Amino acid sequence: MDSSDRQTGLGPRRLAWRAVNETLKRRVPLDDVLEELAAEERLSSRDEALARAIAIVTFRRLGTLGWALRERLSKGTRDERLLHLLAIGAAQILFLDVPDHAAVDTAVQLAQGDHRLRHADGLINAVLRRVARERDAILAAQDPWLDTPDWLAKRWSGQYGEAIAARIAEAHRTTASVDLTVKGDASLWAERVDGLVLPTGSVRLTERTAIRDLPGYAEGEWWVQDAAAALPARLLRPQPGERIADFCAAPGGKTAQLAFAGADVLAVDRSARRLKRLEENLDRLGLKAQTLAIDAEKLEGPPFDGILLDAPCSATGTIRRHPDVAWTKSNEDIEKLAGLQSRLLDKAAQLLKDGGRLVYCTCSLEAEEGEQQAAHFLARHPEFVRLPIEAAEIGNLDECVTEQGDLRTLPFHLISPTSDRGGLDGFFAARFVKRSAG
Ligand SMILES: C[S@@+](CC[C@H](N)C(=O)[O-])C[C@H]1O[C@@H](n2cnc3c(N)ncnc32)[C@H](O)[C@@H]1O
Repeated sequence: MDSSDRQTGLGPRRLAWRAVNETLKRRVPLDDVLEELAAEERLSSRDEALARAIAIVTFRRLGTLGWALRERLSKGTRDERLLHLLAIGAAQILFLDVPDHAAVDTAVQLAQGDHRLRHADGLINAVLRRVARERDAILAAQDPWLDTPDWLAKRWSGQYGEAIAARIAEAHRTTASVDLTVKGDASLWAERVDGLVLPTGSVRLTERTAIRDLPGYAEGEWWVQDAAAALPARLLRPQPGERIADFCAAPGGKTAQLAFAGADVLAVDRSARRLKRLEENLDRLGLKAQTLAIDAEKLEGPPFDGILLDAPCSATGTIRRHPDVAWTKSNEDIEKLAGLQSRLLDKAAQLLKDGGRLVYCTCSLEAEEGEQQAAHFLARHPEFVRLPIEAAEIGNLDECVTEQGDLRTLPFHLISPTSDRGGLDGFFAARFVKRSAG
């Protein structure tokens, strides 16, 4: 980035634009693309944070932005890069605390610096100025379903019914809170970090702050983990000295819980790069686990007392945190992932001692990756029975326990008209026990 970029605020907008283009073209996670492109753009951490905020809100409100722009583009356009440049501009005007002129001018300058879009600078200027003028009308007319792509709207309406699906869609329009899993007394830490203790025992931050500056970070007294993501490891009821395998472990939030409970943990992950992050995280926390970079399907060895299988999934339960998921995943991904999940479940069944416990979980809202997976597992493995989850184990959140005794959290849980405690990631978890032979 040169000094004129720094003055005009062009750098963060260029990074946001490139990140949106690349994420949609390659259908890969926005976080990965941002990490890759940020290394090229060499921005200050403040500018990088602005780029990230612009890209995230663009994905969170992509449907609304597309609708608002289509209405104001008299001739329409099929040029994806032009549409994305308009989208990041409109996202700043409609949803971020950015002066309108900064959003408009930077979009126009980015077009002028791009030989394929140079001709469109006048159009961009006119459309974005119109968006700014008509902001109130756009915000008043927006439809909550617009930001949910059709493939997900159909799935959730079919699976949960229209009313719940609408609440899921609505919850996805808000930013997720930051939750901490603490080693010590939750009330004490809530006071220290100015947060609140959730019924499940996690501490929720009430202000957006730099995580590393909070008390207890350097000392490894807590780690960031969504309150729903903190439940599966607890449901495994790890005991000191037990041999427990964490099958898909990185970056290690659940491994840390198992290790902190005193279990002898083997953390397995296919990705050596992600496993390295797990090791760094455990180091900060002063916790220990054995690590193994291998495809868990190929794992062999003596059986375990317990296995946690936090399987790779579509991650549709994390759309509040990663809104790009809604626009980059598809029905085909879910089908493919469901196959991998059932193979990993079969491997876990094989590597568990008689009497051993298995918790299967995914951060997905899709039945194929959750409820159906559990039912098919029990049908394939008559040597297993379900050990139903009790509401008392999860802070008496009755609405999060299914009739079958599985965990099903939804993004609007913990949000009510009287107490908005800010939602949960969408998680599914089922707990099984392997019957003793004979
Ligand atoms: C949902 S994330 C796990 C999150 C982690 N349990 C936590 O709490 O921090 C899924 C992980 O599964 C890993 N993975 C995917 N396929 C795998 C396989 N066949 N064997 C082992 N790990 C796998 C991915 O590399 C990824 O790190």
